Formats: sequence, structure tokens, C-alpha cells
Amino acid sequence: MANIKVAVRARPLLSRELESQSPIVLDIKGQSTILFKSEAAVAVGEMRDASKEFIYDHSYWSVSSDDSHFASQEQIFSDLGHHILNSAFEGYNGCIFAYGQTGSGKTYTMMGNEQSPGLIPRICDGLFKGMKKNPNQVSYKVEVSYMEIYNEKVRDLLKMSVPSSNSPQHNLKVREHPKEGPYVENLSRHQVSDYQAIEELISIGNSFRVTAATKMNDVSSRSHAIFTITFMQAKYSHDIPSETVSKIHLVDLAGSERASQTGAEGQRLKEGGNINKSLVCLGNVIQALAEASSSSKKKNRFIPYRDSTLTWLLKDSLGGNSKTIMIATVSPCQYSYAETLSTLRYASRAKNIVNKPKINEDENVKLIRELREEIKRLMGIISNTDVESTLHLAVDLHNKEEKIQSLTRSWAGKWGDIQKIIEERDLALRSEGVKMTVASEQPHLLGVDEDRFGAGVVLYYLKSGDTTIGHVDAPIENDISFKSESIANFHCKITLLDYGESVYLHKLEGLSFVNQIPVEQDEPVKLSHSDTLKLGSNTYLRFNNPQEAMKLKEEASPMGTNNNTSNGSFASAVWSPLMNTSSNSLIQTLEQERDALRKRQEDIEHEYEDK
Ligand SMILES: Nc1ncnc2c1ncn2[C@@H]1O[C@H](COP(=O)(O)OP(=O)(O)OP(=O)(O)O)[C@@H](O)[C@H]1O
Repeated sequence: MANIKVAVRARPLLSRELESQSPIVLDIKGQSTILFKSEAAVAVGEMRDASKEFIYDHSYWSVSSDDSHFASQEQIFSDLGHHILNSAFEGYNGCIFAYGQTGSGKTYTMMGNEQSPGLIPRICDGLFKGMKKNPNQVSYKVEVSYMEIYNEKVRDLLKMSVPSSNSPQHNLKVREHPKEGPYVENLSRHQVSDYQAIEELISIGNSFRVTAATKMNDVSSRSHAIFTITFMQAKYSHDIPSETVSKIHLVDLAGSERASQTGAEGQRLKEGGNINKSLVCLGNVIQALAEASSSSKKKNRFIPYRDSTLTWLLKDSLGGNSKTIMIATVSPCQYSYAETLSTLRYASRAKNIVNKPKINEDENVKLIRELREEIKRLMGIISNTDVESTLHLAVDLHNKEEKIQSLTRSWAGKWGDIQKIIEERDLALRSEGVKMTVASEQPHLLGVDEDRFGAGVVLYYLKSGDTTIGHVDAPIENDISFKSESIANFHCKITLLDYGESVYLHKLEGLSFVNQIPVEQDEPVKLSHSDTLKLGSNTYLRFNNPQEAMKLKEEASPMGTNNNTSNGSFASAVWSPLMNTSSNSLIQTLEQERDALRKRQEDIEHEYEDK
């Protein structure tokens, strides 16, 4: 929960104000903004309301640079812009909107000019500077869009209606996404990789904004402009991905105005009506939210977001998932007393709005992290448990790893910069050991590297028909060869029929065991998924049949295969949980299991020989 931050800024006197010698009726002291009646008004007896004091998060005096408490563009960026930027790097949405009477300094504060850039260019610049500080650990993606709401219609300031034409696409529809809320359909989003690219887009967009000269402002914005930065960050550290997406809305509202003051007629008057209408709606939303936050019946309070396009599009920024700042701009002159008072009251109401900002983390990434934690826990149990339980846990681990793999792939795939993420990831894994990944749907054997000092796990594919197994020095080369002295030249063969539906081990010259039972000459043994083979005295292998494993899993799980989010591959079933961990822990687990099996095997062999 966070209240909207509110700042007030008083601008310098404009030439017409200087000429009319309208007195200054505003003062700023710390966080206070004080509005008082002119001496002349006081002299005629209006003592009752001599001054009104309002306290905001910030009160800025930008009337004269000679004054000690003068607030420059730089200071405003440093207080408000940095707050929004830091929040964006943390993964929060942000919004700054400038509200005020026409000619009071909204565009100057938000956009500024070449000599004195405002918040929008400074925030964009700050964003890229921030990214440069962290180039190797995080991948970034920045997209911008720029629209205006003119006479209640949405126009894309960065997309022409016809490629060759000079007018922006207009009358875009506002729709609502069930999770992300209201958005503008077909609004163009432009990926940018440096500040210069954003600067160009800003200047294109600005050139399309509807402006007009009014009596109050030579270049008066006749529309509400919303500049949106979508900022995505992804990183992979300690084998755990993280991704956040922050949206920053920077809004320059059209000015509230009195028709008599602006001298508006015809088209300008119609614009003024629409501008005022949406500002009234904004006022109503602010009022309703402010009342809701102070009322005990918050939930029942109706907030009229849909009454105007502006409030509908800013729904999340007002009372929703965003860190929001309102800047109320005012003229310090007596001439604008009524408008200034109304702006200050508007701003005071906004102070009461409570938003609910949250870090916008990718759902899949959240799931990956939870699964990783669960795997860590299961790995802990595995190292302290017997072989049978280990196998059950291994199946569970496998499912979780498959899910992580699939989620990670689709997550990384979203990124243009996948390579970078993958490099980070492999780097993290390399620091733990050599990573081995196997994706096989073919029946295969898995074994520990024969070399005692090797750190590998070996996978042997079985082909359709016969796969021969024997000694490396056999006169005719076998399909699979071992160095061990207890392996005969033509030790055994495995026959794979009907694409893996039936798989048999045939004894040839050597002694072989399937699940500790010796295989007799001319009595081939049908192999089943997860059988353990011992060839000679010390070569241990595991038989995996992914298709069979898939069927077993379907039978075992009430949820069927839907449980498995992978692409259906059930590669190397039971061992695969280990494949995605470092090979050190894989070897350790295999060796533990091998030792246990070896002991049981020896006992059975002795019994067999005794008979
Ligand atoms: N803080 C400031 N310092 C110097 N000049 C300023 C400041 N604020 C506003 N001005 C000047 O005042 C004039 C009116 O400001 P601006 O156009 O920003 O008003 P606005 O509120 O955006 O008006 P509108 O609603 O009509 O678009 C401009 O000439 C601008 O340069």
C-alpha cells in the first residue's frame, strides 16, 4: 500500500502577467504551499480567508532562479524522476501525471525544452544510464509508445494512419485485458536500445500533438498525452531466473481552463469542453478514491473509471498497481487565484489515494523458482534414503525438472537476447560442474563412465534390431564396447523389436544379470523400463524405455500426461532428474546406487554358486 505522492510547482511569471502587474499571491515554505489574497483584496475587507495553507509531499518554487529555494528541472528529476526510476528497476509500475490550469507549466515540467529538459527525457536518459551500470548480469528490453487523447479519441503519435501520410493513426479502441487491465488496441510499441532512439521518437510524437495558441498559452496542448515506457529485466543467477516488467506512464494532461479566460470559440471551445469533461471525470475518480480510502466500506465504493477515456486508461495508476506521483502546476499570480485554489484543492484530495503497487514478476518465473526450491528439498532427501525410495523421488524430480526445462525454454524464448541469458545460465552451471542434458525418446542404456577419474555419465542408444555389446578389443567391433576384463569379446546383444515395444537381452559369451537374475543361453530376457543390468563383474547399466515410462507415468498419475508440461518427451525417464543437476551429484548418486546394488548382487551370486 502506498499513497499517491503529490507535488506542487509554481512557475515564473509570464510576460502578460508581468505586464498586467498582477501581484504574486503564492508562497512556498518547505512542504507547505500558501495561497493568500492580495494586499488590495485584504484592504477591502476580505480578511476572513486571508491565507490558505496546503501541505504536500513536495512544494516547489520555480518562480525566480534568484530565490534561495528555487527548484530547477534537475531538482524535480532528482526527487521525483529518480523515485520512479528506482521503483522501475525494482519491478514496480510507475506514473507521473501533471495537472493544472492551462499555461501553468505542465508541458514544461514533463517535457521541458532543449536547454532545460523535463521529466520525460531525463527519466529515459536515467533508464539507459541505470542499465549500463549492470550490463553483464541482466538483460533489458525497453519499448515505448506515445498516444494522445483528443476529443475523447485515442491517437497513436508514433504511427501514421497511412504509411505515406503525415497524420497519426486515430480513434484507436480501448479494451480491457483480464489480467493487465485497460489497454489501447493496436497502439504501436517501439523497441529502443539507446537514449537517442527514444529522443527521436519523442520529437516525432511531439510534432503530432494537437496544440493551439490561446490567450493563456501560445502553445497550449489541446490533448492529454501519455508516454509509456515498458521496461523488462531478466537475469539468471544461481540457476534461478527472474523477470520483471514495469510500465511507466508519463502523462501531460491538457489544461483545465475557463472559456472566458482562454478566449476559446468554435473548435477550441469544443476541445475545451472535452478537456474539461475528462478532467472533471479525473476529479470524480480522485474524489471517489480519496473517500474510499478513508471509508470503512472500501470494497463497495464505485469508482467511475469508465466515464472518460483518460481515467479508464489510467485505472492502474489511480488506486491500482502503480507508484504514482501527481504534479500540480500553478501560476503564482493573483490573476489565476481561483484556478490555483481549485488546483491546490484537487491536489489535496489526490494525497488521500492509496495505491497497491507490487513487483510485476513473470508468473512462469515464479513457478520455476518454486520448483527449484522443491527440487533442492527432494535432492536432500535422496541422499539420505534407500534405493527404492530414491527411484520414486527420482521420478518426482524428473517431472519437476521437465517442467522447469519447458518453462525456462519458453521464458528464455521470449527474449531476443536469449543467447546472453543462456550464457549466464551455463556459466552458473559450470561453476557447479559439467552439465549434461539428454533429450531422447529412444530406448537407451545409461551408465557411469568406466574411467574411475572420468566425470561423465554415458548414454548408449539402442537401435532397431540388434545392438551388440562386447569388449573394446573384440576382433569385430561391437556397437557398444567396454574395457573391463570381465567383458567377453561378444558379451551379449540387445534386440529391439516393434520400435521399442519389445526389447530383449540375449546371452552370448559373457555373464549378464537383469535385476540380479542371470541370463541363460537361448533364454533371452525381456527388458522393462528401469531394469538394472550387470555385465561381467563390474559393468552396471540402467535400461530406460521412455515410451514405456510415459505409459507407466500415465497409469500412476490420476492427472494423466497433462501433468507434464513438457513437449511430451519423456526422455531418459528416471535418470533425467539427475541429468540437469551437476554431474558431480549425478555421479555420486549413481555410485551410491551402484555400490548398494553390487552388494546385493554379490550376495545373490554366492547363493547361486552354492546351489
Ligand atoms: N518552471 C518553469 N520555468 C520556466 N518557464 C516555465 C515554467 N513553467 C512554465 N513555463 C513557461 O510557461 C509557458 C506555459 O507553460 P506550459 O506550456 O508548460 O503550460 P501547460 O500547463 O502545459 O499549458 P497547456 O495546458 O495550455 O498546454 C511556457 O512558455 C513555458 O515555457
